Amino acid sequence: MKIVFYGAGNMASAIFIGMIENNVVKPDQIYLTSRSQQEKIMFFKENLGVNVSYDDAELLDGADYVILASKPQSFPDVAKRIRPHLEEKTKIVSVMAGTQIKTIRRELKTENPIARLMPNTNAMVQHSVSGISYSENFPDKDELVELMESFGTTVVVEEDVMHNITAATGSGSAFLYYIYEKYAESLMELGFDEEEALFLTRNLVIGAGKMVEDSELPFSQLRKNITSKHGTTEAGLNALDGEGIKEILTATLNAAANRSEELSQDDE
Ligand SMILES: NC(=O)C1=CN([C@@H]2O[C@H](COP(=O)(O)OP(=O)(O)OC[C@H]3O[C@@H](n4cnc5c(N)ncnc54)[C@H](O)[C@@H]3O)[C@@H](O)[C@H]2O)C=CC1
Ligand SMILES: O=C(O)[C@@H]1CCC=N1
Repeated sequence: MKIVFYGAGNMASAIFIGMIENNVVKPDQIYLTSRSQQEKIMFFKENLGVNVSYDDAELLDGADYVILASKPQSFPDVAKRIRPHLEEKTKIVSVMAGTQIKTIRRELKTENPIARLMPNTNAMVQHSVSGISYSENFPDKDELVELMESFGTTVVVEEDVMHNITAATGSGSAFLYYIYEKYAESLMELGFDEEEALFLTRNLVIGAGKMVEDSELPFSQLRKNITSKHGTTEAGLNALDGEGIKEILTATLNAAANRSEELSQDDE
């Protein structure tokens, strides 16, 4: 199998590191190219044993999969590189937010099978939750799912659901990290120094994550198990509700999903 990544940034590297660590592909089956970050990709070549090339004919010769992993705005340039050398057998998988299958088809001038994948950077630790949608002519869906499940779980969705998946899980970890950042800042306002605040927050998050992983209980029960009647937790939770935590999160997710929709209209 030959898998070629156009783009070797945060998302692509989380995917190929996840795949390699899980032994689903061998490093020499992975080919990387980029526009920037040459030093970074030479680091991957030296440390992981993946291939690196800037020669599109060589990259695309016999490729089973091409992964489109540049920013959506760079896709026209990426498409120019790929178009002249794309072989009929090559399946295209795009992780670009908002870029529609029909746009990829138009820019690459191809009838080849295309899938969209919306992963997240938890792929690096084999915990991405990735949405997948396929073009109608996509063969071997099971093979793609197997590859993509090497770095987490997948849900197959209609393409128009991708906007919501992008918000929920593509961007989702960033929303959680931001909440952790603000939690640590608030601990500093309580009087902890920065080191203490980061230490406490980090261990709290790790512990809560492990509880979610290991316990069969729903989030609500885990919360209730901590909340004494008229106690400290109840007081804190009432403040969270009073500040509109649910409305804040709904607005966050709507803003992200709307941006995905806007990105998809940019290329109409
Ligand atoms: N970072 C994330 O958590 C997620 C990102 N995505 C999607 O993944 C894509 C990449 O995002 P990041 O990895 O965060 O960006 P990044 O900026 O870290 O990486 C972009 C890569 O594209 C390469 N590139 C740009 N122009 C190119 C060209 N003409 N030929 C070859 N390579 C080219 C750059 O050199 C770089 O390696 C975006 O489309 C984004 O929507 C999707 C899900 C999550
Ligand atoms: O921020 C973005 O547009 C990309 C898509 C999902 C996560 N990062």
